[in-house]
Amino acid sequence: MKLTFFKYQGTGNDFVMIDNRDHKISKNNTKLIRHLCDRRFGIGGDGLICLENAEEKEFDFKMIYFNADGNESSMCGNGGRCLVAFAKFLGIIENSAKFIAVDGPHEAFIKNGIISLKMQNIDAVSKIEDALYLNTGSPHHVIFREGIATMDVKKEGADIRYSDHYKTEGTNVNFVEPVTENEFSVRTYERGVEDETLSCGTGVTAVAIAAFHAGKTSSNSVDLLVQGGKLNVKFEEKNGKYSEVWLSGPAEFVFKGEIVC
Ligand SMILES: N[C@@H](CCC[C@H](N)C(=O)O)C(=O)O
Repeated sequence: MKLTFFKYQGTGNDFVMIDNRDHKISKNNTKLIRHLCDRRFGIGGDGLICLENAEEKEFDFKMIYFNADGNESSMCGNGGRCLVAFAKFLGIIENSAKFIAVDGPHEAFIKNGIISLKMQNIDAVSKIEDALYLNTGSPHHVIFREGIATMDVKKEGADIRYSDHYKTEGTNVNFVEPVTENEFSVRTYERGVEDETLSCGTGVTAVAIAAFHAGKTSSNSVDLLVQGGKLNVKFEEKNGKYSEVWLSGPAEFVFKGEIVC
């Protein structure tokens, strides 16, 4: 089969996008999805996203997200923002969207080239030894430490991801260092890519909330400096619960192509 694909990236977190409204790709075809994400034998990407029609009329489309290992996974924040840009390109939406993903409904809007995505509420942040753990649509372990620029994220991230504590489901791991009162540097090891990625949307969302929760910032608008650029997270907090969580940043078309598979 000849498959038309689109490539998008959001602060360097890159995705193969498929308009799958005609169901040309089966979500059980792990081998094909892994092949398409392969940077040497395929197109290359941290993940693959299928845009499909939503069953419910209230949504503009449905997001199905796969990690580079070919398995369907939990929510991808940067992927969701890229999918909104793709839906605009396809003429499905103009500058705002309501879509359904694996973790529930999402709203999004586009303004001055920046795509903002509303994330799910976060009701719990737990402490695990010297780190914090929270689920922002995907599971995230957040550790504050010095010298993240020179650390081996792949090795240290994998040690935590495969530790006894997380071994069944795994986790994404974020290493964080404060830059100013409301600005943090972040490097993320992603489950399902099993390596460092240049940015992780659900990861920086977790970092912003963990930083507030731990008293490392008193601001509810936090900038996150990732390997591939800059993202912003805004939220409201009441009694340790977080709502109105918005992830914002660029999401760009890279190229379009055809692959025989
Ligand atoms: N890159 C993503 C996170 C994707 C999901 C993650 N790899 C997992 O399986 O938990 C993002 O931008 O949020």
